[in-house]
Amino acid sequence: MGQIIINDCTLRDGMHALAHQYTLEQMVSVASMLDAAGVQIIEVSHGDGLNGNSVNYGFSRHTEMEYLRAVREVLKSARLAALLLPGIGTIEDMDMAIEAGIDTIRIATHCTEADVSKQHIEAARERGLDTVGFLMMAHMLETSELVKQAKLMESYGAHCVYVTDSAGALLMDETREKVRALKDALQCQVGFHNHHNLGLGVANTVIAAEEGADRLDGSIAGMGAGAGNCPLEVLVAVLNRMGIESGVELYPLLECAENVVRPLMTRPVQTDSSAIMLGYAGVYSSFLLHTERASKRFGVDSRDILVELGKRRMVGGQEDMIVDVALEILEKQKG
Ligand SMILES: C[C@H](O)CC(=O)C(=O)O
Ligand SMILES: [Mn+2]
Repeated sequence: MGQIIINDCTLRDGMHALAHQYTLEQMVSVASMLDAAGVQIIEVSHGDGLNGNSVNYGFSRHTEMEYLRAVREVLKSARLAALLLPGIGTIEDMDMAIEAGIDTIRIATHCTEADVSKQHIEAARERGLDTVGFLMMAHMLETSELVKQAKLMESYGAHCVYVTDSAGALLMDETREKVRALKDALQCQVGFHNHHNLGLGVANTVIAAEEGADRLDGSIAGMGAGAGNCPLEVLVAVLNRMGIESGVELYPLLECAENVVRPLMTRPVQTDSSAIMLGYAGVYSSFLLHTERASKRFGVDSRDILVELGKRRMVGGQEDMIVDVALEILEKQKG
């Protein structure tokens, strides 16, 4: 097993949990602690990636240029990353992020749509970035098909391709199978990102490590969409116990979780009933707050909305369907 690279998502996936409202001071204090702890990559973007600022996804408190620049200034050794979803973010947004000082770009597509990442991955490589492909909602695709999609990203020039369990729906054997298959089929690195909706955030990430995943994602105190991401401080504690070197110090992460991240949560990031339903029904974790808002607005049980979204196999970008589904359920209830 080579040196694992930890990619922290507190300041990007964590944006979902805060409806994209981090202050610059909060970002800077989390980033400095992560950097001092030895975290290798720190991701900063709107929760839905560069240029996510919109009615559909929610407006952030500051511009991405402001967030990225503020964090860049305090990093001493960590690489700065941004996430970009083709169709939301453009190559101009990538250039803005390069100007702000990113080293790594992660290009995310739905797991069946790797082909839309070609232009962005190629552009990132031309610009000299550490370039990552991120195959979202990986639970929706048979492993053999996921491998084909991953190979496409590799062929465009990705240095690493991720199995991304956006819904926190993967079971442990499924995680093992998918990560193993990508490791067997690809020459480039393989990464793993997940959500803790079924309480498997750490277990599945450890399985990914056992299967040789090169990059592992986590967030402090899980700070991410749904029940959050794999909680990074717990992951590091478990890896330490297993004798797997992460290069990251445990105590500063514990302090960051206790003193900085948990106190700023406006809604606890936890495996509560809505979050469990995300994993159970296989729904994109960032739909959580949108669904709870629709549930309140129309008086419809958020669990029913999530089950229906799962049945319809809704994917990222279809946030507008949450209101449609809530209204349909309401109509049915009225009889
Ligand atoms: C845009 C999404 O929040 C990306 C991600 O973290 C996931 O799919 O999970
Ligand atoms: Mn995520």
